[in-house]
Amino acid sequence: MKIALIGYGKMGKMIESIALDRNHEIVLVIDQANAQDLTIENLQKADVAIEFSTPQTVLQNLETAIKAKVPLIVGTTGWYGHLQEVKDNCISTGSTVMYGSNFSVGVNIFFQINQQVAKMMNKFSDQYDVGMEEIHHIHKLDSPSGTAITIAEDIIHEFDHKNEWVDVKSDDPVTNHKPEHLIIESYREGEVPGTHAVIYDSDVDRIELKHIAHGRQGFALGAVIAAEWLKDKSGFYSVKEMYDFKA
Ligand SMILES: NC(=O)C1=CN([C@@H]2O[C@H](COP(=O)(O)OP(=O)(O)OC[C@H]3O[C@@H](n4cnc5c(N)ncnc54)[C@H](OP(=O)(O)O)[C@@H]3O)[C@@H](O)[C@H]2O)C=CC1
Ligand SMILES: O=C(O)C1=N[C@H](C(=O)O)C[C@H](O)C1
Repeated sequence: MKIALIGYGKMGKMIESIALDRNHEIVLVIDQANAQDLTIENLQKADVAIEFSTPQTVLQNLETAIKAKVPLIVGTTGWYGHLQEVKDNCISTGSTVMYGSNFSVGVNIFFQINQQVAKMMNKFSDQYDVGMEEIHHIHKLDSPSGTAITIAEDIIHEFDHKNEWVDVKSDDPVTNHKPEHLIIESYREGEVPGTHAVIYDSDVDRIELKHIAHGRQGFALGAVIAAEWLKDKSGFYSVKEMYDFKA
């Protein structure tokens, strides 16, 4: 499979290495320095494009890839306020896009567990409050993480007492906390690849669900597997549609 890499930072480089190991070919690499080379003509040399750039550049890159009609995997986070317009653009032009806040199999299992537990805990919401924590490296540009947003939205969908997530930076005091707010505490520490926790707390006990990434390999492998899955499809997909955990 011929792959175009859009964004050649920590993730782009790891995706390149995994893609080559799986006998794919990298036919285009776009970074800030050669961003002008992201043209429809260049993109059409690839079977699939994989985008891990920045929250500031992703929308422009998405638009170009949609015009080129090259199936696109989008791993970049921090743009989900524009999700519906990107989806409409993709569908109306007959293009192919898969987005995901996290491509690793472990986090996608965690997403499923989180939904099941939230459904169970909703029956005991008079006793338990729910909160979240996410920890990432100090270079991360967005907060809360895309993964934390996915987890929070899944909880809000199941847990009647929460209707909105609120990001709290670790160095800010938690103010104006309303009971219907799901607080996400975001920590930025050293080179942490990505840790997410959901905490249910009552007067008598505490239940914690936690996913700790040991590195970026799981995210990168998931993105390459997603590209293999998406190559011959058309439409707009979430990574959750690729992982099928039903027995
Ligand atoms: N969905 C998932 O599974 C995962 C998602 N992510 C997300 O992926 C994104 C990238 O993460 P990461 O690789 O760690 O970040 P990096 O900062 O290491 O890499 C981003 C790269 O994008 C480049 N860039 C800047 N402008 C453009 C442009 N116009 N077109 C193409 N590339 C450009 C940057 O170049 P320069 O350095 O020159 O500015 C940099 O090399 C983040 O949003 C992160 O949250 C991360 C891990 C997993
Ligand atoms: O920026 C990162 O590093 C990561 N970003 C993604 C996110 O925002 O959820 C996925 C992973 O947590 C690493």
